Amino acid sequence: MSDPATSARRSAIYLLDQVLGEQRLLAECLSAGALDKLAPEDRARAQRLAVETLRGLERADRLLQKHLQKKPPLSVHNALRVGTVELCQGEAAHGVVNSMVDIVSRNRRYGRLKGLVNAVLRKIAAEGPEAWPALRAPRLPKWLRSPLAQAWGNEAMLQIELAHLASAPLDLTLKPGVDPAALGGEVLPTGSVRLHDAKQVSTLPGFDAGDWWVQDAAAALPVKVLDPQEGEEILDLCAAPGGKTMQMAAAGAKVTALDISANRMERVQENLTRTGLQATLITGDALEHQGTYDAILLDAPCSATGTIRRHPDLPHAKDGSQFGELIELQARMLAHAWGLLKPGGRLIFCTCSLLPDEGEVQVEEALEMFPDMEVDRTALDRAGINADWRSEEGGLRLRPDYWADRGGMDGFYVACLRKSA
Ligand SMILES: C[S@@+](CC[C@H](N)C(=O)[O-])C[C@H]1O[C@@H](n2cnc3c(N)ncnc32)[C@H](O)[C@@H]1O
Repeated sequence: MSDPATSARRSAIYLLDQVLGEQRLLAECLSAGALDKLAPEDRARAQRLAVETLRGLERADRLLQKHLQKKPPLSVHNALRVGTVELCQGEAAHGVVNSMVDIVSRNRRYGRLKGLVNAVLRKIAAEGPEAWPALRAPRLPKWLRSPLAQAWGNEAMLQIELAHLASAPLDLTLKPGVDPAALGGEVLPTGSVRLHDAKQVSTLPGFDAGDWWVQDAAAALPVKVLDPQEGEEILDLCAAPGGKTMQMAAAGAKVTALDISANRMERVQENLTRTGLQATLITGDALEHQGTYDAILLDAPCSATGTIRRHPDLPHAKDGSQFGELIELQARMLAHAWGLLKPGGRLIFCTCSLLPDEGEVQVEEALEMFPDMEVDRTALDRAGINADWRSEEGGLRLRPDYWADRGGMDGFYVACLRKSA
């Protein structure tokens, strides 16, 4: 039997093996039960170690490089990487080194490398913590860095990478009338409440009462731009896990929330139950749904490249090869949704992507295709929305390097499209 810290480290190494060796996302590994055998606090620790290591991977590799004559097998390399990140973040050397030596020595194939792990981590313990802060912010892989640098420029790219290195705070959306003071966080200019050192979400005040839900400040903006009104019939076409459904229901709109994933729809139901809000739920394909609505929110499936600061596994597990299909699906969804909108109605198109092909370009192309579509620029006149965030075609471009001094925000694109009356 290992001590809990060693078990958490072993699981973190397993998660890294999966992301870096099998190109699986952490969320997939977790929902497949990768950490189910651990106690809740060890599970949280393993997850945190894996996330922190992926965030600092390039830095860890730079430090390790000079002590390794050749690349060790992946799981030994990952043990060294986790150990390096822990040591450089101030964890006591003897605990980290002994634990990693123990883990590698029990490995049937690579147990003989325990001496190497011991020697290398001791060197890292001696020099790493001082060297770490001076290392450059890890760069995104080329397949993603090139299109983003082309879209936003080299300086912005460096700022985005700095934002990815910093961890994301916890943002909450409060139900109307809930006093933010009880949470003790910072009320952001757009109304979200930000907590910088939150521990377990379910222990925060107001969780059981359903006073709020977790939602990044940028992710809360599409519904603020939509500005749902009491009694309006609104379709949420890609709804799960339901953050935006809850915002619209809390404003008094009659929301139909649809998503293709039955599992994810269960999360929507749980969220509505906890918050005491109501919506009509449908599990189905957005492309087949029929009806007419006053307003539609299309939060389309996308590359999720705006969420890398929360999901640093993404650039390592993906290679961009699936993005073309997603871009095509977004265009088809937007065209289908347009047909469900009443004359005079408004449609919010949004994605948590940093790629213009999943935002600005989609809207430009839709404007060419639909003569009865125009961008409603006045919809962006909402509290806290900075004038610099507006894009040329009339949408809102949000990036992780915005609000840098406050802790950033997820990358997002939002546009309000209005149909002629
Ligand atoms: C970005 S997420 C939505 C997040 C959600 N709007 C929120 O705020 O919590 C995209 C969703 O699209 C769903 N999806 C993907 N393809 C779909 C389709 N053809 N029809 C309906 N939903 C789809 C996915 O299951 C996923 O839940």
